[in-house]
Amino acid sequence: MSGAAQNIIEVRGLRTQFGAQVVHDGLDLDVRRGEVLGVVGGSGTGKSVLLRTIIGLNRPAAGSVRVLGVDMLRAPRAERARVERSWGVLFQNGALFSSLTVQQNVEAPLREARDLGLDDADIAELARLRIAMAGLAPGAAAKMPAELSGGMRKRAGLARALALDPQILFLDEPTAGLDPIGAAAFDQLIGRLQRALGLTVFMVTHDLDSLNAVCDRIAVLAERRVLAVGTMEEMLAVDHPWVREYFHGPRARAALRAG
Ligand SMILES: Nc1ncnc2c1ncn2[C@@H]1O[C@H](COP(=O)(O)OP(=O)(O)OP(=O)(O)O)[C@@H](O)[C@H]1O
Repeated sequence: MSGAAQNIIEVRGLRTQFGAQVVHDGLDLDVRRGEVLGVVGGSGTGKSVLLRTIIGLNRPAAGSVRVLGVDMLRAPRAERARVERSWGVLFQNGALFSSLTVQQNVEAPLREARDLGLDDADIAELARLRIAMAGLAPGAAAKMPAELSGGMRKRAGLARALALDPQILFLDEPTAGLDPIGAAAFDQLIGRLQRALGLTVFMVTHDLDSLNAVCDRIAVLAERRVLAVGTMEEMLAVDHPWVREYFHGPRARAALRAG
């Protein structure tokens, strides 16, 4: 396979700015098909903005974003829509519709995809399957988001992200706000789903345990670009103050011992 075919996402020369604030400048990143890529960096380095830019929620000032070989900033609307169908997104707070049950939340993308020609029974059945895949008990389907714990809300958001059987899963801080046991269980779930479904996962995280448990490679954002990318072992050898502090600090040592 050529490099381009292996890369399910290719970001080149990305420049993102808000007014005078330049968040990314000359940022390049490849995400390989079938990998779990963890994106780390100090607060405000533009990890969430990078995710939002790749999925088309933020328009960059310059550069290109290719997903599944399609130039997402320049391709015709219909082609972009086809690619958008191939990913699912779990936002940090789960981003569930608060007035809908979990079942209805998971059904929403299936209903929107009218061209799939699914009837109500198919939609309900598929949603039930996704809810189970996300590790929720069947009883959770009838609950409102406000009735769920933080961990259950994440799982409901994950079930919705999986609704259309995506190739790529985008996760923004999936374990933020979970207790360590809940976070470890969520990491394991992501790992199991990734293997079972052959997903490519792009995960913004601060969580060293997650990086250690599920990520194949890690990309470090610093100085407005991807400063380093590689395995955990490779990150340990990077000679940059932030990278050294992050991967060799006391929290990192504890996480690595546990891994
Ligand atoms: N819509 C927006 N308008 C203006 N500025 C924005 C917007 N979105 C993000 N920013 C700014 O861009 C910078 C990067 O934000 P981003 O949320 O990507 O950081 P992050 O690396 O994910 O940080 P954290 O780890 O704290 O979540 C921040 O300074 C933020 O204030």
